[in-house]
Amino acid sequence: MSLALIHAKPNRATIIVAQRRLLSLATKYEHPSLNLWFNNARYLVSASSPASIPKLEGEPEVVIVGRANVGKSTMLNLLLTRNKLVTTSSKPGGTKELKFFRVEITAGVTTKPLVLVDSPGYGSRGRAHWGQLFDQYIQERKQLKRIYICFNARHMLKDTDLAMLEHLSKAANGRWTIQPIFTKIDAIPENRASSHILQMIEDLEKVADPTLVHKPFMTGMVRGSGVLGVGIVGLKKDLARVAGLVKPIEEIEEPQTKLKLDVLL
Ligand SMILES: Nc1nc2c(ncn2[C@@H]2O[C@H](COP(=O)(O)OP(=O)(O)OP(=O)(O)O)[C@@H](O)[C@H]2O)c(=O)[nH]1
Ligand SMILES: [Mg+2]
Repeated sequence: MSLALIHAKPNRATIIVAQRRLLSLATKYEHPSLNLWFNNARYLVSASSPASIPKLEGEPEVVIVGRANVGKSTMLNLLLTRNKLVTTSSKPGGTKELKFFRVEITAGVTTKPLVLVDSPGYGSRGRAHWGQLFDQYIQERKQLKRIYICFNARHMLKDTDLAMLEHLSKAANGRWTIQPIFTKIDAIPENRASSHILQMIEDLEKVADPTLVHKPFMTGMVRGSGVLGVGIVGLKKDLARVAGLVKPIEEIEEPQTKLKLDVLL
């Protein structure tokens, strides 16, 4: 047997163990048998200034926010079931405008539309000048139902994350709820994954109003495959609820409005 093969074996085993761990972390959120389809995803329009924010009234809307490079645009492609509809970048600052997308969600025999909005990343490596655009957007957006705020699980919660969470909570005024997402859970060193995520949840609980901020979702790539897939089904279910598809998925537990530390227990 060649040296290369001897070395290949343990690497592959390590990858498989990591994948199993990751998938088991995600199973609490995933119902693979769910009858849920995301169809006809399309790009609508972008806004780079408050004046260019499109009205798009009449259809429910969600926005994805988070620090630069946290994985917002990558996640949107997964949610829209399209590979390259949303532009992603390995460098922070990839998304430069608010970008509006529309998808039709079918559960059973019912189909409902949902508008999903990608946003430029904030934080030290994000777009400094986008705050005014975003604030204008959330202030006036009657159809905005839920804000998905992404936190990079590799980096824990930063001050900028907590400041954004506080800002969104204060501005909500009953108009939207907030859904945290811990992204890149595959990038946490494996031997510290549980304690690391529990710490993030504790940090979140200290500042989050439990009537407004839901229990966090987690997403990540399946290690070694380069495929982002973990946690996406849970998020799709959540989007279906926001779109108003309650009946066909009523057997699935309602989103928890109370943060809990039982994610990994
Ligand atoms: N390891 C890992 N990498 C990821 C994951 N999701 C996205 N990435 C990578 O992270 C980088 C940034 O992804 P984007 O989706 O462009 O991030 P973004 O939040 O939209 O970034 P900005 O638009 O700059 O704010 C890309 O290289 C992605 O391939 C994940 O779950 N795990
Ligand atoms: Mg982006």
